[in-house]
Amino acid sequence: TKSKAPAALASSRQNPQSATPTAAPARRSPLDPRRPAMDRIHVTVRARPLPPEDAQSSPWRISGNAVALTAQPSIRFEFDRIFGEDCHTADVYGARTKHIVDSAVQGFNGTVFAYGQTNSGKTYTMRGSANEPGIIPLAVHDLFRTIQQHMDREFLVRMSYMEIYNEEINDLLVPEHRKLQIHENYERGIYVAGLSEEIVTCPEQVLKFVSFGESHRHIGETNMNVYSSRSHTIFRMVIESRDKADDSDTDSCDAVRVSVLNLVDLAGSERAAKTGAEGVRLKEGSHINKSLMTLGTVIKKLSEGIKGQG
Ligand SMILES: Nc1ncnc2c1ncn2[C@@H]1O[C@H](COP(=O)(O)OP(=O)(O)OP(=O)(O)O)[C@@H](O)[C@H]1O
Repeated sequence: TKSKAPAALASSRQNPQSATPTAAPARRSPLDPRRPAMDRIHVTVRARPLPPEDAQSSPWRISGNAVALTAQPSIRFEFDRIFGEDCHTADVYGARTKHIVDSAVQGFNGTVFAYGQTNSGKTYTMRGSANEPGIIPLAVHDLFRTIQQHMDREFLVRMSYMEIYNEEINDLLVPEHRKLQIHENYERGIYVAGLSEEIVTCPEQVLKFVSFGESHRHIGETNMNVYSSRSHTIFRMVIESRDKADDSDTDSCDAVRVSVLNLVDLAGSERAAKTGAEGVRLKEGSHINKSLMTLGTVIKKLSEGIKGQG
């Protein structure tokens, strides 16, 4: 059964933390086919450690799962979960992403976005470092571990890695594939024409491709972040599985499953005055802000759409 594309809510609201909205499996439960999309979207905030002088001047305070203005506590924003600055990426992964990876192996689409202002820790959370692996390496290892537990099925896993830079899509695995076009057809739905896909069989192979792709991502220095991501990246794994017992005479509709796991590291929203952007950086910044606003609108519409149809 081919599953439907996922929906996610990315709030365009700015705050000092990096928000990681996650979309739960897109294939709707047959028991609850009209469950609203909003219920399947979770927004988790991860606070990053701030230098003492910034921490003191920050007007925001975390209280439980809400962020409030210290001077005006009635102005508060509630989230599904807030992780304090002492948390580890593994905690964030375990709480909100692990089940999405497990579901992807079972045939459900899932997406995780890292959304937040520049320098808030999105790339730190998604990619991580040698000391603290990010959501992407944790998910990749988990995915192959989970696959091994499904002895009754055989799997084919493919990956692709792309960036959206100044409204243009570039293939990070084949850097000469630039300015790719989005197409749509009946068989494939919406897809990026010419985007390369690699068949992968182990986490090490995937992470090698990811490192190669990262080295081609657009990064630039701004006043707020020495290594600021100037593009959105979409790391995508397509998981196809087939029931080993299926001899193709049986007419089981669940014999072949195809699902997609998207792990998205968005470029950070920014204020030109603060980032000191001019010239190329300013142009990038305005594309980034515009696209983040559009993303927010699209996800909001998608999440309301189900209600509208109900
Ligand atoms: N939880 C954390 N613990 C320690 N250091 C962190 C944490 N989060 C972020 N940092 C550090 O803060 C800096 C900015 O982080 P990062 O580059 O991930 O931000 P970003 O949100 O991806 O920014 P941009 O949108 O500009 O790309 C980096 O030096 C990173 O190592």
